[in-house]
Amino acid sequence: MLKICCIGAGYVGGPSCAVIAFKCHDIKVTIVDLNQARIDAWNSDRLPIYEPGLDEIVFARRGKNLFFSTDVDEAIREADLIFVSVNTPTKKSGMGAGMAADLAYIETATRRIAQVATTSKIVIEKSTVPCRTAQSMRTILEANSTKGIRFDILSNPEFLAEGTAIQDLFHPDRVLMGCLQTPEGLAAQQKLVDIYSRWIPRERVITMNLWSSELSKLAANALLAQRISSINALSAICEATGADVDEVAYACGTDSRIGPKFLKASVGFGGSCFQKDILNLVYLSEQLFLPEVAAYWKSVVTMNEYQKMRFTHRIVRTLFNTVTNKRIALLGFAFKKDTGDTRESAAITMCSYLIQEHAQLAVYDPKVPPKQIIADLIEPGVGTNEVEVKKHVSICSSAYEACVDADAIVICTEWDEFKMGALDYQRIYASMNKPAFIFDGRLILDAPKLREIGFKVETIGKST
Ligand SMILES: NC(=O)C1=CN([C@@H]2O[C@H](COP(=O)(O)OP(=O)(O)OC[C@H]3O[C@@H](n4cnc5c(N)ncnc54)[C@H](O)[C@@H]3O)[C@@H](O)[C@H]2O)C=CC1
Ligand SMILES: O=C(O)[C@H]1O[C@H](OP(=O)(O)OP(=O)(O)OC[C@H]2O[C@@H](n3ccc(=O)[nH]c3=O)[C@H](O)[C@@H]2O)[C@H](O)[C@@H](O)[C@@H]1O
Repeated sequence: MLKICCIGAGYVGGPSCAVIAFKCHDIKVTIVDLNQARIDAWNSDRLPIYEPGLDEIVFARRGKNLFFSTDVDEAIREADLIFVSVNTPTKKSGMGAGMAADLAYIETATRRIAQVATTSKIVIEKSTVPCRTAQSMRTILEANSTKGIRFDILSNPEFLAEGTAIQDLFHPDRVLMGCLQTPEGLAAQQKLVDIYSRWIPRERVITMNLWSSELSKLAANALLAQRISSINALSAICEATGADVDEVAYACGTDSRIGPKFLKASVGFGGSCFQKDILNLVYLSEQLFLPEVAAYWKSVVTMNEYQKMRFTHRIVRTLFNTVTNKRIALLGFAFKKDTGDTRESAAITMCSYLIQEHAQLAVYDPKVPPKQIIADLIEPGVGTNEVEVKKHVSICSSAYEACVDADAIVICTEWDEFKMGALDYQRIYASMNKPAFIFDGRLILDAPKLREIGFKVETIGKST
């Protein structure tokens, strides 16, 4: 029986390897992590991450050919293929702080493989890493493989998006793989191609050299984020001119060379990867003495920060230039709908700005646990401390509760349950202070209908 080990039971390692187990009953998949609580949750009825369709897949295969464990060494020892899916966050200190990827977790996992392996392994770089990381992994593995065993390294970046992870893993646009173009490298790659080809059409499994594969992952995220920053930059022009950003996106998106996706203006992109991966690319460009290239990509992140600030300023300005002690219902805290993930969520920055303006925030999100919201707001660097958060933030258990006595509602996440048919906005209006304002940061509401009810509506990318 072929055995796969996945190091890192996070948003990528968990779903991606659970899907391999689901699609290939004859492969034993063991997902390991150092974090005991996370592994306990994977082994419980309440999985550590919320992702539509994930429960069914895990519950169908867990204990059969899918296992979750903290016994990293044993899983490495018995595996033929090892996915490295550990986190690669932005470095917080030292060289490249605030930009470069922190590769400490990759290195620790790689060294562990080198130390405990007693048979040859195919090591697959699944985490998003700077270009040429596979070379460092190979150097570490080879320097430690004194036991006459060989390690082949593949790059196999992941393109799933949270909220649609299972759909993306079942029907990916493509699966990307890179290897050293040697007979051994190509043979190792073929083994991985054979696994994915069980459910993905062969023409969608793309192979190339290692460095192209590594860079393609950073490039894809940078290009996607760049589209969002572009439409958000246009949203500012729309608000000032009377143009409508939805109409502009539609007009541009119908050009088949541009395409309609990823042109939704918003309060700014969030998520653990876009900003991190662009900054990673900026750092790489700087290291390669390409300052113009670095500045170009950096502007995508600068525009995103500007968008969050710009929308918050619009809120304060519209509420007669003061939000002191005004109750503001913040609907949605996750970085996008259908996930409980809050990493780099635009809501965090907006809450921080509003707390500094002394607003009283009533926050509701259907999937983010209250203690996560508080933890995010007191995280160093966010700009607000525990005392301020306790004084200014209350967490609510429904949108209706958040809106009672509120002066304004701010839509931060595009959850379906905030849409017009799903919430009774007449009831909400009746429970609010007047004038009652709604700030739609996600373009999900019907402004004319809300105005009929009596709301004062401000929408991103539209003038009032
Ligand atoms: N979250 C996403 O949607 C996507 C993430 N990625 C990339 O995938 C990688 C992983 O991301 P996430 O799954 O979101 O991170 P995560 O933080 O959710 O999970 C990483 C896990 O690795 C574990 N870990 C770290 N070092 C370890 C070690 N030495 N041994 C065992 N376990 C260890 C951590 O405890 C953690 O549970 C990152 O490089 C990210 O950029 C790529 C595509 C999508
Ligand atoms: O490397 C990663 O981590 C992943 O990053 C993104 O996936 P993800 O961050 O999970 O979610 P997206 O759907 O890309 O949304 C990212 C952010 O952009 C925002 N967004 C997205 C699309 C859009 O048109 N407008 C917009 O503001 C979303 O609300 C969200 O805050 C990419 O889409 C994945 O392909 C990639 O694998």
